[in-house]
Amino acid sequence: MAQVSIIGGGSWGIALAVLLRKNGHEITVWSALEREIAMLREFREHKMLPGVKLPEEIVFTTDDREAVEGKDLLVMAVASSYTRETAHRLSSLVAPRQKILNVAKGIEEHTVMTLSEIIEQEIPQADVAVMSGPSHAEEVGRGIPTTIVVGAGTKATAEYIRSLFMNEVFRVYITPDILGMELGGALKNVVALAAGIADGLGYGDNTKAALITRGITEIARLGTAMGGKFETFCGLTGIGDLIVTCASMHSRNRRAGILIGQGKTCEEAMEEVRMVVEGVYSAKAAMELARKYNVQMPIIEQVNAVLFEGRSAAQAVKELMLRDKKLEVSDLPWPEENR
Ligand SMILES: NC(=O)c1ccc[n+]([C@@H]2O[C@H](COP(=O)([O-])OP(=O)(O)OC[C@H]3O[C@@H](n4cnc5c(N)ncnc54)[C@H](O)[C@@H]3O)[C@@H](O)[C@H]2O)c1
Ligand SMILES: O=P(O)(O)OC[C@H](O)CO
Repeated sequence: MAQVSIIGGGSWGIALAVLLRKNGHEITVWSALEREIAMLREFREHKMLPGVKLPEEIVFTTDDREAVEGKDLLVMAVASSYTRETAHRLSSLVAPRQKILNVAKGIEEHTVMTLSEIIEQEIPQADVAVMSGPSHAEEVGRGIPTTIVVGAGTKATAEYIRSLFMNEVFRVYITPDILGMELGGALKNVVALAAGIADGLGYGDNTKAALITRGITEIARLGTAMGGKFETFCGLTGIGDLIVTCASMHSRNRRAGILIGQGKTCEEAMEEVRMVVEGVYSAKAAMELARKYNVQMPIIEQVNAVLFEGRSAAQAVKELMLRDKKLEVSDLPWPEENR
């Protein structure tokens, strides 16, 4: 039995708290938001996970020391825009080589750093790992079979974290490719906005399949240029997570996209979804990275234009359809070129 703290009381942190408790671990949930902890304590349910009862043994706290000291694992589950501030706040309490598992998805806008890079910068003494994959909290909370990946700096850390989480409904793979995992997890949210926009415009399955397929091509192009492994983008944290986010009614990025496709502004859509829409924050960072690594990302570019430059969603789709004519796979030779 391990002592685990969940840092952040959102739907993902709470679904993981319930899973880990079922696996027999001692769980503390910490949040910087007093109101959030008070609600969880009082109702022992998260509003996004109706019917998922929070076991009595789970401890809820806003006390930093209680959350960090003596824990075998800290699970960072705050929205990505609070990752740095939260890591900074807790840093002095973290012991050398204490394990931290980041489960949020995003890229910091002004630094274009991944979330594990931010945590390592703020808490250099920690042993930082990440978890990502196609895994909506609403389904994990209900015990629906789910597969996920843990990436870590050493195999021993990855295996240890896997041993805490894995059970008959939660299958955990491990990988050393943390960067590929994090880029896949963050960038798929931007493509999911595009998929939602297409749904909001009333387009169909053909358009969705095109966005998913060309979307993962863009993600892998940037991801490999940055040092991620191509195979990672073909796996659960790449195409797997992109499929679930573009197709699921649980996806907040897709839901925000639908509202934008129907004519709402980005701010109105975020307000209506009422949960973190990570793709909006990662979109600018993705564009910045595309420029830095000289990689073409036309879908990401159009999403940015719709979100931040006032381009209409219909015009963005037209621009994608009529851009320069291309080969599907850029370096495949034609037979006549081999003669
Ligand atoms: N919900 C899912 O299904 C799911 C699945 C996999 C990964 N994720 C990722 O996990 C992360 C969290 O997702 P979520 O659904 O739990 O989000 P959420 O919006 O439900 O919760 C985010 C949490 O961040 C913290 N937070 C919010 N405002 C804060 C502030 N001002 N200061 C400090 N902390 C604050 C709170 O504890 C809040 O509950 C996101 O990056 C998301 O992409 C979510
Ligand atoms: O699918 P979304 O848009 O809710 O994003 C949350 C998680 O990344 C799902 O894996």
